[in-house]
Amino acid sequence: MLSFWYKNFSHIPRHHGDFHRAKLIYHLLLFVCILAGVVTALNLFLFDAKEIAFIDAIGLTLSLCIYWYFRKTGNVKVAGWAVTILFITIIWAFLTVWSGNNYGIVWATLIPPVAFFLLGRSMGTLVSIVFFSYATYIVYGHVQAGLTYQLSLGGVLNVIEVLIAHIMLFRFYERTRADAMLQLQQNREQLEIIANTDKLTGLNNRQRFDQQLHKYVVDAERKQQPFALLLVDIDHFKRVNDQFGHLFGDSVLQSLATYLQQNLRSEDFLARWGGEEFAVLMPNTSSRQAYQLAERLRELIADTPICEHEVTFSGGIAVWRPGYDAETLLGHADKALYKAKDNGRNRIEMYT
Ligand SMILES: Nc1nc2c(ncn2[C@@H]2O[C@H](COP(=O)(O)OP(=O)(O)OP(=O)(O)O)[C@@H](O)[C@H]2O)c(=O)[nH]1
Repeated sequence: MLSFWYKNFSHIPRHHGDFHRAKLIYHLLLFVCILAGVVTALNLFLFDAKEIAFIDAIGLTLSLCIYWYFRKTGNVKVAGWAVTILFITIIWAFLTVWSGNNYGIVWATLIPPVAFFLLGRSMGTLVSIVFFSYATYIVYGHVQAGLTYQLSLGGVLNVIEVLIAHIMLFRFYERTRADAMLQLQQNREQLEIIANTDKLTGLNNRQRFDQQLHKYVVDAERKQQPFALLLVDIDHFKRVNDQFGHLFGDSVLQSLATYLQQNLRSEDFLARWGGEEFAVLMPNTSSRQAYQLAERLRELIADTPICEHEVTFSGGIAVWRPGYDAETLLGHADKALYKAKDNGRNRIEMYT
């Protein structure tokens, strides 16, 4: 039963600021539905109070409507407001309908935590202050009307003071929570960038490339739209290192990465595959187009001095066909690359 109630809850990731808001919305709606269901039944069958049972049934129906809306849309903002208003209405009913039973004011202390948590700092403050002023006004009305108090007037005033303290404290609490969430989010984004970026060239790294390749394969399978993979390997790079040192080799890798990035189409995905090898994913590209693009790149690099030296590369191309997985495609591109090396380097080969 409970797993059914919380079904479709997983649409918000756990680290997201709205995760626990959504959870509270589900919890509160479950609580209100059970409460409203029980009091409806009691008033109808035990106390024979049909009019009150009718009001309870309206509360139950509203809660279920909010629940279905939230389950369908996942809109935390609208559902948060709806639940807060519903919650306030119930406490307001406690305070007004049973005038004289003024212990209902104790429940009003729950308004600030719920409003701050569901609506944030500004709206939480506004809603709490409006409700608090209204509650004070009701109590004042009770005093004027000379109603008998079950809770002493001193007790009521104490609760109202606690409400004011709650509003101030929850403002700090919500601020702390929002700041911590923001910091966490920024740290996560930074970590994600570090985890997916090659330190030397600033390009996407192998891990990111693998993820992207799998995504391309899934998309291609779904849309039946081919894409091409080009593997680029610098020729005789060991000689560059041996002759000029590794630091110079690093500069060559950085410059080449920049050239490649600048001369690819915006939709192409470039990554450093490892060592002196780069990989390019070309979406929605036929073998002919991929070959032309790779040839243009090869000629450009061969004709442009990189760090004042002539640098050439060899390239292997494979094009996705239905049924290919990532490993198959990589294997094909690698074979084509070996062929380019075997056939004399500074050339592009297609896997056939
Ligand atoms: N400077 C530098 N060198 C690297 C880096 N990663 C790999 N290498 C070097 O790249 C060279 C690769 O050498 P090989 O695999 O023999 O290939 P190659 O000399 O390019 O020869 P072919 O690929 O057959 O044309 C090695 O000397 C590695 O040390 C790096 O991050 N920086």
